[in-house]
Amino acid sequence: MNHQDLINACREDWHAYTQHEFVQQLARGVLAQPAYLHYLKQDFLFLKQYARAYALAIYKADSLADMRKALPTVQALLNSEVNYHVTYCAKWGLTESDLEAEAEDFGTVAYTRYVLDAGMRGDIIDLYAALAPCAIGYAEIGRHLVADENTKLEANPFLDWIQLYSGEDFQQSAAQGIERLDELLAEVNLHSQRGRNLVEVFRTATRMKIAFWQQGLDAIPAVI
Ligand SMILES: Cc1ncc(C[n+]2csc(CCO)c2C)c(N)n1
Repeated sequence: MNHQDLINACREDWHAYTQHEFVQQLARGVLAQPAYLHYLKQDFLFLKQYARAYALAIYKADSLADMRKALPTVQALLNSEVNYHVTYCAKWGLTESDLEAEAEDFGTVAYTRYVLDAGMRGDIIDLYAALAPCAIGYAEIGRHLVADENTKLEANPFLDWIQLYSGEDFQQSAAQGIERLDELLAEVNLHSQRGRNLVEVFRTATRMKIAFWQQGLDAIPAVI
């Protein structure tokens, strides 16, 4: 099996994740600021947990070669991606202490701790299957948004976000992650018990990613 089998096995959830209302409003440039600020703060907390999960990939690897394969991502996350995020958040008026002081929302805890649990109780393939919706989903969203005529590519306050995820660097790192996952999945039969379990891990992770978007929209104050 490969990563496309995982997506095909949970089409509806995948669609709900990659075409979420949060993403559509962002693409049209109409997303309410409180939703985006909440998302940015939660994404900082997400990135820290994501780095822990990649560190777990080193722990779960069977060989020195596989341990080494996970290291560049841990390094990139801790040294560049978190820093880039902090710098980007400053443009939206959020300081690093605002980010550190933020409490984790339900969707953030649900997704990140689910990944860690799937990885801890399972093996490295379970861990990568739980991480996969992030890189695969964001890369797909980035590509779709730039190709979609409904996306506002001028005077859109979220253009940097769209450019980051549609850009060459992110697309390439996602492609590498997919290649790594496919190497590992090649030894699994989709219709075996193992294959079905991996689909369930991927499906649950995808459902948690939907909740992550939704918590952004839920942060918009109700008009009374
Ligand atoms: C909730 C959430 N999911 C995915 C990304 C995209 N992303 C940014 S850095 C990184 C790690 C590998 O480079 C990934 C997957 C995000 N920012 N927030």
